[in-house]
Amino acid sequence: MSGKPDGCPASPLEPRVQGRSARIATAETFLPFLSPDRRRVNPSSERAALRKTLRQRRRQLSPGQRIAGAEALADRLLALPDLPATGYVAGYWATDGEIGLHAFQIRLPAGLIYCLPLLHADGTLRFAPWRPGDPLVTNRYGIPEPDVHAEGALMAADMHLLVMPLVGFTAQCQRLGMGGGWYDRTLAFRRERPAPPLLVGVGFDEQQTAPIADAPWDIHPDLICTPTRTLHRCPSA
Ligand SMILES: Nc1nc2c(c(=O)[nH]1)N(C=O)[C@@H](CNc1ccc(C(=O)N[C@@H](CCC(=O)O)C(=O)O)cc1)CN2
Ligand SMILES: Nc1ncnc2c1ncn2[C@@H]1O[C@H](COP(=O)(O)OP(=O)(O)OP(=O)(O)O)[C@@H](O)[C@H]1O
Repeated sequence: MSGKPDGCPASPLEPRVQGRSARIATAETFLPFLSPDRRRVNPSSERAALRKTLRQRRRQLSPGQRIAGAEALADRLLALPDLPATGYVAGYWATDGEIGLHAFQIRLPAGLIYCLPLLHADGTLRFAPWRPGDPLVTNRYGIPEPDVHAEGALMAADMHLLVMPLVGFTAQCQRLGMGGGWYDRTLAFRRERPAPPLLVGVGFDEQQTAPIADAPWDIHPDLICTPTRTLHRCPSA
């Protein structure tokens, strides 16, 4: 892959093990060893505080920054050397000030089919093709999703490229999401397997934060794209 940092594999499509050396021990690290009752107590108060700050910062961006940001992000995503020529691309319906994917969706090459996530009762995401005008329903979080049954929908493993929303990201390609664990549960299989799907976290530059303690379940995107930068996950970082 062009522009890769030294020591990184040539492409995220090559087999590799996700790097973990930057992990810092916190209450989250010991979560699996706590009794089920203790586990219900949310030990991630630091993450919750960080999410609040970053979500507020994201909501404060101006309409001009949002329009320009979505266009620049589309340019960057469409120029990825690993952008597949055909297959399914998972996006999302932007909410709460997330960077928009509309410019990306309308400029997708003809061989790529844009999909939106659906919440499945088993706690993981499914995906369904969606084009402007197709029916939508709102899920439990008030986010629009295609009006199809999650049961018969596509799996994450069927996606060739999976664009992930984020609340925050770090230079090490760590991703902080909304806190529901939806993407981590859905993509747990990527711990054992290389791309596809190629995982690309996207956000505004303003969503970058200092390195965070990894939780054992965190799945790192292969890349992070912002309007101005493409960061590559280095497994040894
Ligand atoms: N646009 C978008 N779609 C997405 C996600 C996302 O982050 N962004 N998800 C990423 O995983 C999944 C939904 N995950 C979510 C997890 C938590 C909350 C949440 O806490 N929302 C409310 C409070 C809870 C509520 O209303 O019940 C909030 O905004 O504070 C929202 C979505 C699937 N679809
Ligand atoms: N692979 C998994 N198996 C079981 N539970 C998980 C898994 N991944 C995440 N979780 C649960 O999800 C919760 C939220 O995880 P986390 O704070 O990392 O969410 P997030 O990545 O910010 O959210 P999202 O992916 O929905 O945007 C965790 O407290 C954990 O209990």
